[in-house]
Amino acid sequence: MSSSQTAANLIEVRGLRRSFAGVHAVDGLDLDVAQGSVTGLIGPNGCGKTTSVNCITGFDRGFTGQVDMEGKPLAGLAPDAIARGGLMRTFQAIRVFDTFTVLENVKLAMQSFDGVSTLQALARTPKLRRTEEETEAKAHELLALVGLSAKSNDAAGELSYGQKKLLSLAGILMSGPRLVILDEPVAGVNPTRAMEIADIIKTVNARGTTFLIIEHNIPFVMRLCDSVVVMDRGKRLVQDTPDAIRNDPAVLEAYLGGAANVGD
Ligand SMILES: Nc1ncnc2c1ncn2[C@@H]1O[C@H](COP(=O)(O)OP(=O)(O)OP(=O)(O)O)[C@@H](O)[C@H]1O
Repeated sequence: MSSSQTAANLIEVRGLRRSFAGVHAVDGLDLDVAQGSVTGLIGPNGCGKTTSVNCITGFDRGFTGQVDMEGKPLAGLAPDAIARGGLMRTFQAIRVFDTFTVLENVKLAMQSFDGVSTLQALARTPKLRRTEEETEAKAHELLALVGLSAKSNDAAGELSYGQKKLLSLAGILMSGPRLVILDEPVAGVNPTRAMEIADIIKTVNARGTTFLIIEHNIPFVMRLCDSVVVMDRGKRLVQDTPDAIRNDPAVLEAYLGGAANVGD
């Protein structure tokens, strides 16, 4: 690591490139996610936000460039290895098991992290029982955090769209990730629910989890984030504080085609 600024970055992306049949989806992206920050990633439709996150999280390994977490390269690692290293993400499409209960959904999210072997599971060892108790307690704690305690025993399929978003957020927090990447956490939810989600993110962030958030809801991003990355045509146009972004003529031009303002 070369500078004090670099040392404070949990994620550092340099020169990230990903093409699909000649389309440069990501075209030399640099991006920093400071330790402890809530960093926003915004930009017009198709500018490469989701593709970038797919590369960072190991779901797309066909890229070139550097992606480091705490100075260690993530390139080449599978998504589950990256998740076990403390990086969890959500997807634009909600991933919830409708026929399982809300509580079971959250507990299932812990399955690949609990370190219980098949032998221990079959023998129902004390370690397994302890793990089960801890998982249950953690699941209840997180359901309380996202306001779904009263729904614990309902089938997840009965939840509203916004409640399913809260459920998937609880699920990805089960393993205690150091970095959470959210892909459009408030798309399609009502304004009250969006504020609720912002409050949950603030609470989890205050406890030490760093966030990178892709979102088209600009006021949400501007209120919540410490730092905002604006992408345009596969590159970082600028990364700065919400206030600086709001008044940046290049951002207004590229992102909104010169419209009056970015956020409120
Ligand atoms: N698997 C793929 N095959 C071909 N082209 C792709 C693929 N994935 C993404 N692209 C293209 O790459 C570009 C970037 O897409 P991407 O989904 O990353 O943008 P985005 O900024 O996340 O957009 P949105 O805000 O609409 O979600 C687009 O032109 C898209 O059509």
